[in-house]
Formats: sequence, structure tokens, C-alpha cells
Amino acid sequence: PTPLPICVTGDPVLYQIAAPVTEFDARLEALAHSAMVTMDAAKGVGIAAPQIGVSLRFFIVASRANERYPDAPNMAPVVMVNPCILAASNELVAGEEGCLSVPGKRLSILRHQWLDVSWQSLDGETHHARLEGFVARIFQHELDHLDGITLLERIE
Ligand SMILES: O=C(NO)N[C@@H](Cc1ccccc1)C(=O)O
Ligand SMILES: [Zn+2]
Repeated sequence: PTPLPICVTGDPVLYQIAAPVTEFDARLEALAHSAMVTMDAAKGVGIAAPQIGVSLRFFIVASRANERYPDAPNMAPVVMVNPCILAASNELVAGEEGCLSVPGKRLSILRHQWLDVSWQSLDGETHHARLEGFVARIFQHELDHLDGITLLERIE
């Protein structure tokens, strides 16, 4: 499909708590695909459903080196449904973040250095992983979106 408009600061959907996904159906797949196409068009390394106006608990983590994040590690994009943090490092690390919903801003944000996380894939299967560094950062940034938190609410 064609990229969708990305909701920006002030749009109420960005400040809601997104609802858990219960139906792993064709509609969910279509929404995930729209999010992927929209993220790609914006050269994003992640995107959360609320950013395309969908208040559901899923996001995409897709770290890749591009002109916006030249040092980003490369990984295959992962659609994470009903994501959870199971454990997190005490160590926090500051790093630059941008947000497709907060155009033109780059802010230094403190995040956990590593995370143990779980999520469901589009077929409903549960997965676990330990994430660290920039990928852990993207996960935390996207999870914030599912809880109605954007970069601007994270400024120290
Ligand atoms: O706005 C989003 N996702 O919500 N996209 C951000 C994701 C991100 C997260 C953390 C650090 C850098 C970048 C982007 O610039 O591609
Ligand atoms: Zn964002």
C-alpha cells in the first residue's frame, strides 16, 4: 500500500495507552504492512502503530545504517506485537533519538543499556530476546509510544 500520513505532536492518538492485540488476523497483517511501508518511506529505524493513527500494541524495530543514523547496526525488520520488558539493566546510557512524530528534533535520551523482552509475531507465536545498545534504544522508544509517551515527555 501507499505510505500513510504520520501523526505528529498534538495528535491525541499519540497520548493514549494503546490496546493489546487479540486478533492475529489479516487486518493486523495489513496494518503492520502499512506501518512498514510508512516507516520505509520516512527512512525510519522503527515505527509504532499509534504513529499511523492505530491505537494497538504493536511496533516495528528495523535498525539499519542510513543517512539519519549512519552508525546503526543492520538487522532484519521485526514486527513486535504485545511487546513487554521482562528485565532491564540498571545501567542507563544517553543517546541521540529522533521521532517521526516530532519532526526536526534530535534529543539526548537516557535508556537502559540492555533489555530482556518478549513479544508475539504476526502469527501469534511468543518470542524472547535480549536486546542491547541502539536496538534496545529503539525498542524502548517504540514501547513508550504504546504507552502514550513521546520524546518530548522524556526530556531530563
Ligand atoms: O519515531 C520513530 N519511531 O517511533 N522513529 C524513529 C526511531 C528511533 C528510535 C530511537 C532512536 C532513534 C530512532 C526514527 O528516527 O526512525
Ligand atoms: Zn517515535
